[in-house]
Amino acid sequence: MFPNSRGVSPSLTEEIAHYVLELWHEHRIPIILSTLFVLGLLRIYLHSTQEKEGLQTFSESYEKLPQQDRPIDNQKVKATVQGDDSETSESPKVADEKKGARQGPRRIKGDVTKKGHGSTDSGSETRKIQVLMFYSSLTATTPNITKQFVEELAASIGASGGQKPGTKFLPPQVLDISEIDFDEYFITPPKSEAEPTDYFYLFAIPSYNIDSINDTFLEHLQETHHDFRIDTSPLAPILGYSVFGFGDREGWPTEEEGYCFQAKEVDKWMAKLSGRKRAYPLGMGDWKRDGKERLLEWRTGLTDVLKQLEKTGALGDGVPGSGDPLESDDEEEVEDDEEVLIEEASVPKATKGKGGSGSLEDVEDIGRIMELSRTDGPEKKTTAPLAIDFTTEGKSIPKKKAVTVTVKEMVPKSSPTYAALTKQGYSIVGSHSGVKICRWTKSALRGRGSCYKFSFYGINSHQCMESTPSLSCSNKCVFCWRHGTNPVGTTWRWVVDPPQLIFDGVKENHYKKIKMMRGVPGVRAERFAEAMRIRHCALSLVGEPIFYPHINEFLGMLHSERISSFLVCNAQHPDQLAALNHVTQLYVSIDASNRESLRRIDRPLHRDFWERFQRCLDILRERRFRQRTVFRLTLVKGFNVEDEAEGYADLVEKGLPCFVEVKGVTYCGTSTAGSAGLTMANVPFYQEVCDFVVALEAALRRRGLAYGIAAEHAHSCCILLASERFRVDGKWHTLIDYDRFFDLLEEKGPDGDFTPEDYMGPPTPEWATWGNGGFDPRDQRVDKKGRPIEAA
Ligand SMILES: Cc1cc2nc3c(=O)[nH]c(=O)nc-3n(C[C@H](O)[C@H](O)[C@H](O)COP(=O)(O)O)c2cc1C
Ligand code: SF4
Repeated sequence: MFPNSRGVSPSLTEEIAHYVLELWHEHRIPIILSTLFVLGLLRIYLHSTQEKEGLQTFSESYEKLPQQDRPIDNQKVKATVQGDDSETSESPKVADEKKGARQGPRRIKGDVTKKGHGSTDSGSETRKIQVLMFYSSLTATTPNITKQFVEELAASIGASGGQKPGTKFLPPQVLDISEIDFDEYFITPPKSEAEPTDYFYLFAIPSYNIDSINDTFLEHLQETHHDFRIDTSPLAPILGYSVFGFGDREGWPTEEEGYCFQAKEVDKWMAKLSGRKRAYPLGMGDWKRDGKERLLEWRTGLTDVLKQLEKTGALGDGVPGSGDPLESDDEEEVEDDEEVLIEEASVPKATKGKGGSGSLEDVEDIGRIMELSRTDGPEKKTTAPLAIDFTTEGKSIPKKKAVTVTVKEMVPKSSPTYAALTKQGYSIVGSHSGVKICRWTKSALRGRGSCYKFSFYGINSHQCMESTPSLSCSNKCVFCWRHGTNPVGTTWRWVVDPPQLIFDGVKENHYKKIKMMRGVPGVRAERFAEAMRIRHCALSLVGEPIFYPHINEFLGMLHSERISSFLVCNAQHPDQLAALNHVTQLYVSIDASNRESLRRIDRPLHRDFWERFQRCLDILRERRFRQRTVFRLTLVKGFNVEDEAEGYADLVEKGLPCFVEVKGVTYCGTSTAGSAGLTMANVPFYQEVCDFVVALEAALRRRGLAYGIAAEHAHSCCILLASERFRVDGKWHTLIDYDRFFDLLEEKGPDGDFTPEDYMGPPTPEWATWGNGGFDPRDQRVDKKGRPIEAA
C-alpha cells in the first residue's frame, strides 16, 4: 500500500471506508425505509397543498364528472361560487357564456352560502325588498293586467314612484319570462350591486295547451330542481313567492280539464325550488269572468303578507322559513267533530285521577269538589255560583254547600287535559272553551271537497268554525275518541268565562289556524280569502255547548256577526234545551233507540239519563215549528243498528224532527275503543247505512209519518231523511237561506216567532240528492295520498 496525497496512511482510510461500509450493510434497510417514508410524507404534503384550491372550488360530485361535462370556465365558476362579486357582475363575456351554457351543462353561479330566511339575517335592518313580477303571454292580455296590478300593489305597500320614506320596498319590477335569462333569476336569486336586497317573486301565468314559453320555463324550473350539482332548493334565499294563473273557464271549465294548469305547475316547482316558501296561496281567474275580482283578492292577501315581511322579516305562521315551520299539512290528520270516531283515547297517565275519564267526579259529591278546589293548580276567587246542578231538574243544593268558595278552572293551562287537547290541535280559549280547524275546512281550502253539510245545507266548509264554549260533557260515549282527554261532569262547577272573551278568543284562534294553511300546497287563494270571513259555527267540537251558562249570549254574538249556528246537544240537559234561543239548526244526538242500548253506548253520568232523553224529545217536538230540529243518528254496527229501525222510528214519531241525519261511525286509529271493545268491524259499510235508512223510511211511512230520503254524502257515509215539510213542488229544499235567517232574527229577536220554513233555502242541488252521491262537483276527490279519484 502507498500513502495518499494528504499523508494519511492507507490503512486508516481503508479502515474508515470499511467502517462506513459495514455500517451501511448493517443498517441499510432501516435507512432506506426511513428515507422513503420521509420522502413519501413530503410528497403527500406537497400534493395535498397543491390540490386544496381545487377541492374548495368544486364539490366532490362535480369532481367525478367527465371532463366534457364540466363548466366552460372553471375559473369563473370558482370565483362565483366563492361569492366573488366582481365575477357575478355581468360582463358581456359572462352573459354570452351563460347563453351558451343553456345547451350544455348548467353553470353554477351565485352565493353557495344559503341564507335561511332572507331578511332575517343579521343586518336585515338595512336590506331592501325587491318584488319581481314575472309574466308570460301569447295573446297579449296578461302584460297590461300585470303592469296595472304591479302599480296598484306598489301603491298599497308604499313603494310606488317616490318611495315612502322608511319603507323597505324598492319599486316592484315587471319581467316578461320570454325576455329574461332564466339563469339570472331561477338558479339563485340575482345579486344586487347597489344595496343588500332580498327578493320576493310573483308570477302571472296564463295557461296554454299548445307549446309556449311556459313549457320552456317549466322545463327550466324542473331541470334546476333535479340538477344534482345544485342544491334542490337553490331559491331558498328568496323571501317568498306566489303565483296567479289566468285561464279560460269556457274552454277548460274545471281544473281537471286543464283550467290554469300551468300556473299550478309553476306553483309546484317554485315550492320545491324555494324550499316551500309559498307566501300566499295560488290564485286563479278567468279575465272574461271573475279575473278582476280574484286578482283583487290575491292582491289584498299579498299586501298583508308583504307588510308583515316589511315589519318582521318573516312570512308569518305556517310558512316554512317563517320561524314557525308548522304547516297544517304536516299535522297528524285527526278526524273531526262531524266524524264520530272509534279510537282508543290516548290518555296521559297523569290525567287519571285528575278529572279525566279515570276519575269522574260525582256531581253530587260537592264536598269532594270543594276538597279538590283547595288543592294546588290555577285557581280563581269568584262569586260565581258553585256546583249548582242546573242539569238536574228540581234539585236544589243543600244550603250549607252554597257558600262562596274558591272555584277551579275547568281546563287549567298546567293540566294534563290542556296538554292533551292542545296536542290534538285544539286551541283552548279562556278556561273552558275550545276551537279546532276541522279536516273538512282544510280539505275545502284545497278544493278537495266539503263536509256533508255543504251538500245538505249549503255550508261552506272553509268558512266554518268548529268550537265549543264547554269542553266538558256529561256522557262518555263509546265512540267518542275524546273521552279521557276532555273533562266530564254533570254540573258546572268551574269558573265561568264571559261570552265576549270566548267569542273573541275562538275567532282569533280560528283565523290563526286558517292563516297557517297559507303555504300549504293546493290551497286556493279564492277559498283562502273567503275563509278569512267565518260564516258558520259548528258548536259541537267536544263537550256539551249548552252546558255553558251563557250560551244564549254567546249565540247572540255569533248571530250579530251573521255567523250561523249549528248546535249539537246530547239530549241530557232538558232545562237548558228549553231555555235555548233560536239557533240556525238544532241537533240532538240520538245514539240508541232504547234505554239499554243508550246506556251501553253513551255511558251517561246522569242516573236519570233516559228520562232526560225523553224530555228532550218532547221539547224538540214542541219547538219543531220554531227551531230547525235534527236528529243525528250515529250507526255503530253491533251496538245500535240491528233491529233498531223500528225503535228509531218510534223516537222520530215522538220528537217529529225536521230532519234525521244518519251517519256511519268512522274508524280512526289502530286499536279498539277501550273497554267498549269497538273495532273496524263496528264500522258499517255505506251500503249498510243505505239499507238502514231505507228500512227507517219504510218504518216511518208505516206510522203515517211523512218523511223521505232527501240527500246523501256517500263520501262521509251520511244520508239525510227530511220531513215532507221541506219538499216543495216535488223538490227537496234542505238548503238554508242564511241571510233570511239573520233578517228574521233582527226583525223578531233571538226568541222571536218564526218557523224553519221561513228561512228554507232553494232546492237541494241535483248532485246532492239521494242516488247521486253528493260530492261537490266543484271539487276533486282525492285518496289518502292526494291522488285524484275518478268519479264512479
Ligand atoms: C292557444 C291557447 C291555449 C289555451 N289553453 C288554455 C288551457 O289549457 N287552460 C286554460 O285554463 N286556459 C287556456 N287558454 C286561455 C288563456 O290562458 C287565457 O285566455 C289567458 O288569459 C290568455 O292570456 P294572454 O292573452 O296574456 O295570452 C288558452 C288560450 C290560448 C290562446
Ligand atoms: S260542519 Fe264545519 S266543523 Fe263540522 S265537519 Fe263541516 S266544516 Fe267541519
